[in-house]
Amino acid sequence: MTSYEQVIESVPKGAYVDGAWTPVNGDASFEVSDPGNGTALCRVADTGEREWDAAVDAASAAFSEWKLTNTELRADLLRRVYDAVMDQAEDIAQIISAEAGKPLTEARAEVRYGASFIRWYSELVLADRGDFAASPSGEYWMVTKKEPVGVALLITPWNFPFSMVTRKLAAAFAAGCTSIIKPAGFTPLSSSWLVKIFHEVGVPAGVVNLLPTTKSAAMSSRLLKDSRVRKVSFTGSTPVGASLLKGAADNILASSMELGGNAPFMVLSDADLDQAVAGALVAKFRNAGQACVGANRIIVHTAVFDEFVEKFVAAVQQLKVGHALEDGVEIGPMISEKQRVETHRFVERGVEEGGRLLTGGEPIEGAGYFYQPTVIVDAPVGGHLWSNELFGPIAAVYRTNSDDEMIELANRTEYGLVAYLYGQDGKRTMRIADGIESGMVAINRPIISEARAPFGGVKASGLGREGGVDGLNDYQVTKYIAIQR
Ligand SMILES: NC(=O)c1ccc[n+]([C@@H]2O[C@H](COP(=O)([O-])OP(=O)(O)OC[C@H]3O[C@@H](n4cnc5c(N)ncnc54)[C@H](O)[C@@H]3O)[C@@H](O)[C@H]2O)c1
Ligand SMILES: O=C[C@H](O)CS(=O)(=O)O
Repeated sequence: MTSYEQVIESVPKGAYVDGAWTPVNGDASFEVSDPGNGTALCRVADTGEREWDAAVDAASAAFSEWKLTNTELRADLLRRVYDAVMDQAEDIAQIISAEAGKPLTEARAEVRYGASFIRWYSELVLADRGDFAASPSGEYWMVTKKEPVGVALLITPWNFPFSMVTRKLAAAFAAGCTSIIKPAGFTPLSSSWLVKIFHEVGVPAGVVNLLPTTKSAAMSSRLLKDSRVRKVSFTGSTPVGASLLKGAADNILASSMELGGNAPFMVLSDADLDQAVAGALVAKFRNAGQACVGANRIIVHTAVFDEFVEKFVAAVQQLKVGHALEDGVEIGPMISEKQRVETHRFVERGVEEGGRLLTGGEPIEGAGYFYQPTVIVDAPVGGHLWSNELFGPIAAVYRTNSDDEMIELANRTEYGLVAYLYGQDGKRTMRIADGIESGMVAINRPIISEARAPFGGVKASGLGREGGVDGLNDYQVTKYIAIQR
């Protein structure tokens, strides 16, 4: 057996409820497969109402004690989880590559990134403080303290199947919440391995629960109606996020939404073009373009447009496409045949609307769901490619004539997650950064995600933040106590 088959074999395949793994019954299970070749990896428990209710029972019962634990205990347990994750990083990377198709080098990076949230919150929780002051009148003391919000439902996507879970779970755990994790059906194994580690370091039963299921809508609908659930934290598409917010409203649930993106990647006339091309390759083609922060619209100043496009196309044509575990592979598969068909449909629509294919533009025959890295120019501003989250290896490049027009174009979308800006003049780049409607702006960098920084969007890209101090506060409520002197 190859190493990842051995690792897959040792991943728990059941649900994890109240400190125990459930068995996997044949008829109540679903297949997990490798998108790099379409082969089945294993079958995983497909939970239903009985398990869902048991998980809420367990999380709710555990919360009454867990919320009273001291921050030193939570910090120590998180640090033990972090140390175990780093010790088992290669196994976890193999699992990510197997179930998500992500090239092993990127999967390793995801493990380090995901683990950094566990370490960050193990440190931050010890610094968490309230406030104390005399009232302005001097008649009483004003005390404020942070308390955990309660049982948290954590729903995560397939494209970063490990780090999107740790980004939520570590913060919820540090805050004193208990959690119910619902991973994406394509990629439940990374979460299972993480929960296995939480179990092995001795986290009390009910504090962390895991419910794989193919019945996501039914499950969230049921749990959002349960008054014992007090928080929903969702990472995924904007339409699903919107439907969850509607469900959360009935119970007035604290809600965090990490949703879709439509990032502009802006190249100014004074940009270092080699730096911009290298940045565009990463911002566009990381995870084969299946990233919320993916460069969805590459907007280039007319003064450097031809030179940028020539360099960029040449670099895209060098990208190595293949199975995640193949040496040197930079572009893995789409997560499914459906996703690949949607990707190709975007290319067809772009060309129908006047776009010009400079490279790629076709599915790749053979096993797995591979698509050629593609560059299109002359697609219309405001057209199909411009307006939709492409979520694939399609780079659409647009021309602009001025900085002011670049800001207007960048903001011409209902999304606002991240924006990328390449230019040498600091005053110019900061003026543009100030004008951009997004939660994050990257200047001369293609990746800015960092556990100590608040990650999140505005407009249709979401609510709340993950990482930084904001990420912990999103799992807390503030209590104000007035004490007569
Ligand atoms: N902002 C971020 O941090 C971030 C990060 C990663 C992915 N995303 C976004 O996620 C999307 C891709 O991920 P995806 O395809 O898994 O998204 P998705 O919305 O289809 O699914 C996300 C999760 O929600 C579950 N789900 C699906 N329908 C549901 C429903 N009706 N009720 C409850 N749960 C439901 C899925 O099983 C999965 O676990 C893209 O739009 C991407 O931009 C955003
Ligand atoms: O796509 C989802 C992730 O949030 C991207 S990143 O790993 O945080 O940059």
